[in-house]
Amino acid sequence: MKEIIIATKNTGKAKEFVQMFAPLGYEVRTLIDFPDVPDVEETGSTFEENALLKAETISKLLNRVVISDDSGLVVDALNGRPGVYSARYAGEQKNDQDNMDKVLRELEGIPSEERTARFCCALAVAIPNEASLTFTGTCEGVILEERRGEYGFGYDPIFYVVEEQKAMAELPPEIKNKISHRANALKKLKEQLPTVFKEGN
Ligand SMILES: O=c1nc[nH]c2c1ncn2[C@H]1C[C@H](O)[C@@H](COP(=O)(O)OP(=O)(O)OP(=O)(O)O)O1
Ligand SMILES: [Mg+2]
Repeated sequence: MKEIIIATKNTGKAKEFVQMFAPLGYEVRTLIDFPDVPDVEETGSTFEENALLKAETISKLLNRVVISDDSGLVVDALNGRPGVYSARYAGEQKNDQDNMDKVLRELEGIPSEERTARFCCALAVAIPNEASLTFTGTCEGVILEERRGEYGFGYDPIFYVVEEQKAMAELPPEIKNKISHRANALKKLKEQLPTVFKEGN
């Protein structure tokens, strides 16, 4: 079976990549399988910069094609926060519950029409001795006043997807993996690299 390395230590993302690459006949390996690989510092000011940092660092280290994902939640009423700081919004412990509590607290008293937000995803593909590529995707929504649903990870329980009339965490993976920011970025990647990532290839 073909193998693709995704440079992530996030188990929620890892699961989604396993699900999304399975129809393409790829077995996904993540940094969870390479425990000796060090953390890459996310010093960029955009999702794309951080995705490139992660993919290129790990690709050089392993001398393999590597895909990375840098993603997060952008809330309009918070001037775009948590943005690139999404993972550590409530502190270095990277705790999803604390992060959601912080966003809900900051939005207290703000009416639903002003609670617009989007999930953003940048995927970077680093190829040894070739130029890297990036692909972006978004998913629009509204921040709820309390958590709903058990699926997914991260900020999914407080993110309402208007078209589905459900919180992201109420959508089973087969739906989330069609409409998410990550799915939308991956669609572009597959279009650009048809010979590499094509169903049945
Ligand atoms: O589909 C999603 N549903 C809910 N929340 C999400 C999603 N996608 C990203 N997020 C949130 C989680 C985390 O707070 C941040 C990602 O931060 P980000 O630096 O890209 O990932 P990370 O540090 O957890 O793992 P890694 O860098 O090893 O890939 O955005
Ligand atoms: Mg990270």
